[in-house]
Amino acid sequence: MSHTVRITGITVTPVAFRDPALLNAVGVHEPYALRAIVEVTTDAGPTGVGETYADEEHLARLATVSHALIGQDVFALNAILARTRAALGGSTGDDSHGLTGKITTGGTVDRVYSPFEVACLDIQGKILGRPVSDLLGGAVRDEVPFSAYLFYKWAAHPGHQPDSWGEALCPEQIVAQARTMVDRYGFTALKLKGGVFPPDQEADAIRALRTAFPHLPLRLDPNAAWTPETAVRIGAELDGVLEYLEDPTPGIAGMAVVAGEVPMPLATNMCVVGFDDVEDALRAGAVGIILSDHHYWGGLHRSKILSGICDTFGLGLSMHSNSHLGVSLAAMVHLAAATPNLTYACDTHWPWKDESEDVVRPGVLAFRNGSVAVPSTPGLGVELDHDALARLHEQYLACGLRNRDDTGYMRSIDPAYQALKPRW
Ligand SMILES: O=C([O-])C(=O)C[C@H](O)[C@@H](O)C(=O)[O-]
Ligand SMILES: [Mg+2]
Repeated sequence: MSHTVRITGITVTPVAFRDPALLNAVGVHEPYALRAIVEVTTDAGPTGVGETYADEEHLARLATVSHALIGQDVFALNAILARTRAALGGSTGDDSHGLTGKITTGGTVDRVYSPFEVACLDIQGKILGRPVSDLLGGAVRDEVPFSAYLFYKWAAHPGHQPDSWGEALCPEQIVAQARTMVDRYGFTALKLKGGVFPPDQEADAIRALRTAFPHLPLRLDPNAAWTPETAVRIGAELDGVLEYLEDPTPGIAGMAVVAGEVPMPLATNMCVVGFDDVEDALRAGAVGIILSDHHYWGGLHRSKILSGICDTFGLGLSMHSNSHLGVSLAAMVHLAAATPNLTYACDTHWPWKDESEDVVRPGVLAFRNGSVAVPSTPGLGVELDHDALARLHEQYLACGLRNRDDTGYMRSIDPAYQALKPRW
């Protein structure tokens, strides 16, 4: 006789953690990154945790859905997804965050559902005494490789103290940043966030990385800042240098033009960001690799549906990241471990976070040789530190930021700045 495990309460806590002045195609990261921590309690005792965006409208949607999920069985994920969809209704709005393309109604449901699904899987694992990777089909690797995520950056936010990373505005400084990342974390792949400087300068930085790290796979992500013509030209120049070129140009049609002309595969986390986009991208031959991200693909099980689609249609699969804390990292590691065709090193913004700022207790998620060992304890394997959660929530209240706005922040520093897509 099986017993239901009912949700008795859900708490959503927005938090803020310090973030360096990282430059991208639409501006610069603000001094704090925002996240929301979702805690789910049950009548059986075990609790679960999820992590997601904390933009204001997203928080409002999380609150709406939290009420609708009280009383649900944590093993009834199909019912929880249906309830999420029903609670949000037809007019879900545009739940966008960061540089991840146009969001459809289905995409908004997937974003809001994700942290609840992860928290329920955490609880399921604790009840069954099994790690979350086992609930996803079982780990096929003991550790998950990540890529160094290199950013052009200022030495400091205007008016703030410099951070420990220093300035990175030219190829030599990008190589130095990569060296620090590789020395500290052991990363075995390098990704440069581009779309910041004219494309030839960014191609020079990639060539400098190739010289300094002859054996590491390299990726460049201009976040749709280039025209198809520019992308074709730079793509041809970087033949044999890049493992993949990520979102060089906006939209499926533009990506298809570039894909037909450049020698390396194109990857995306901008023109295929939900199940609605897959068919058009496949028919157009626009991408060779999709970057999954459980935060907007609807949690861990739905990310595995994406992996099945990629497997079926011969597409590669990698993993995208935004600024995140330890709950997200744990979920990413379990998912990647249980996804056989996720063969590229995953993205993570982890090194950009101050080590002293997290909501999970330290020790479990350590990087060794660029990889994180898959937790083998029940659930996600991470434990919330409620004092740290309270501190980062206070920081959220005090910092005054309520939405991610890289462009608005850049304009507050340079009023003439415009986020052009494409720019070059
Ligand atoms: O791969 C990507 O496109 C990203 O990671 C998007 C993010 O918004 C990144 O550009 C950032 O944090 O500035
Ligand atoms: Mg990208």
